[in-house]
Amino acid sequence: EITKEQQALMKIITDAYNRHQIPQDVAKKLLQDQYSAEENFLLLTEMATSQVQVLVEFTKNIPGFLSLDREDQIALLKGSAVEAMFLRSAQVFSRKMPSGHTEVLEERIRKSGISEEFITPMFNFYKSIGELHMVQEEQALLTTVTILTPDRPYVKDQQAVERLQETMLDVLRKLCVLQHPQEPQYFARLLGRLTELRTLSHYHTEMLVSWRMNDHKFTPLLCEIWDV
Ligand SMILES: CC(C)c1onc(-c2c(Cl)cccc2Cl)c1COc1ccc(-c2ccc3c(C(=O)O)c[nH]c3c2)cc1
Repeated sequence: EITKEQQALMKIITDAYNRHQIPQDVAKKLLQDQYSAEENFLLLTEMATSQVQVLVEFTKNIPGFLSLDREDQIALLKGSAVEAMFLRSAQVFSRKMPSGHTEVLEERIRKSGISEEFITPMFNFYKSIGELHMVQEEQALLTTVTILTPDRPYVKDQQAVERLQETMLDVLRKLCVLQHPQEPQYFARLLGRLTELRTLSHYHTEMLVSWRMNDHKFTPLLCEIWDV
């Protein structure tokens, strides 16, 4: 049974998740009409940079996050940024954005210098997330659980992160039972997506290397968070 304080926790996280979104004027840039690989890469870089800023603001609203060691906060953000952005961009594909962002985003990702070997698993992931039909509370909590992964590189106090993550996992588990009573395995399926995210994160590191080799430039914020 979800307790009162778990209800309150879920509301704080979901409100923060909905409040911190890419500004519409930035998202609208996806719809402009240049479609060269260069133009697509530049637009996606702008989206990712904006998304990282949004992610940092969202993370500050996770109860307990700001009480963690300052360096561990940075390590968690650096370690989870790509995975959080896969989850957030997955919404664009599963939410079927009204203003046609879905097709445009897909087109730009497919034509931005990412090799086919990464495109296939990436869009399989987007499809598998779409099939889950997550409610917004589940999306917000799943992103929170991803950010609070204790075994990211350079995290010193893993216990402290583990305690926070377990609190969020407990709420998410109860929410899944409530939202999907006819599917007892739903929570396990959600956690399975986190494993898929780790694999995508490894692919992403290789994507960055190949972009770098083709002399693609990133923004200072992305260089900072991705050590490129
Ligand atoms: C540096 C660039 C080239 C890069 O490197 N790896 C990835 C990358 C890729 Cl290509 C896929 C997954 C994750 C990453 Cl980091 C990227 C692009 O990252 C993105 C792209 C797109 C959004 C994105 C778009 C629209 C919306 C939206 C709306 O329309 O309302 C709401 N939220 C949105 C978010 C986020 C991040």
